[in-house]
Amino acid sequence: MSQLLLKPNENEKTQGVKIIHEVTKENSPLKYVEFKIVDLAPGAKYSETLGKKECCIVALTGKINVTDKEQTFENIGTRESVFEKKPTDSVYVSNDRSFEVEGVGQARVALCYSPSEKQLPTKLIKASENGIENRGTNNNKRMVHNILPDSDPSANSLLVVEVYTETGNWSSYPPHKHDRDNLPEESFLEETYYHEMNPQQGFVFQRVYTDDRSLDETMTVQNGDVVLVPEGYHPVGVPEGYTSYYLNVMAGPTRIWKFYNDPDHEWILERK
Ligand SMILES: O=C(O)C[C@@H](O)[C@H](O)C(=O)CO
Repeated sequence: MSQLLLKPNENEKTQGVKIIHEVTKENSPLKYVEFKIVDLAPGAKYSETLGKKECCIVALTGKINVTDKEQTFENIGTRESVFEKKPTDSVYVSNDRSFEVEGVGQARVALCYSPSEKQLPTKLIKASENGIENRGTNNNKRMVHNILPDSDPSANSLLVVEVYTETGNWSSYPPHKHDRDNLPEESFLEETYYHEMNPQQGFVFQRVYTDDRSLDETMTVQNGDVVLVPEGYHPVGVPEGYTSYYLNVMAGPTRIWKFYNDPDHEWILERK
């Protein structure tokens, strides 16, 4: 199996706290992005001390309480399934702080990390503050919830978005990449994809490839999988009958999302 495709686990860390994914600098090819998916039973608590990292806590499903020991946000989260297609609440916590997340009911949270030195205020990113964007035409239609876009200065490095791709459509398409630290033409950003499908037995295809094809992997991605994009183009294709959801985390040396389209496929954007 590809080293870029990670399957969900059910590691019970403490009672009621399951670590479904844990992507770190140590166990992955990524240097800027770390990522966890944590399931919390009602009343179960997960806590962490961040050190020189910032973290965006996304209430993927269910309701949670989040505290950084100074501020507490109670009963946040807006949906039982990501496929309700409404934005959710998130909390940004800066470096050198700690946080605790508690499940109000059963909940799934995404913890999105990147290196950070300059401390910023903890911030509740309300669902109602997510910018919603409809992108693309023809079979390239997708809807984006901007949780932490580069236009929002609340974070030092982190970029976080949710993307819905309808049945039979493509996203992250035409294929684009952001793996050269060469602004203003292109930024260097690593990326993770946390995928879900509706209905759950569905699958999508994701290809990750570089211009010289030293990296060229096409993966069959299933519900709950994570795909790592250390470099390269990274399009997603969704088969007929299924809807795709993914959560993207991006980070790199400069907090700007400036991508470069694969010149072979850029013509797709010119169609009416
Ligand atoms: O617009 C899309 O299809 C989503 C992608 O841009 C996705 O967020 C990504 O690939 C970011 O680089």
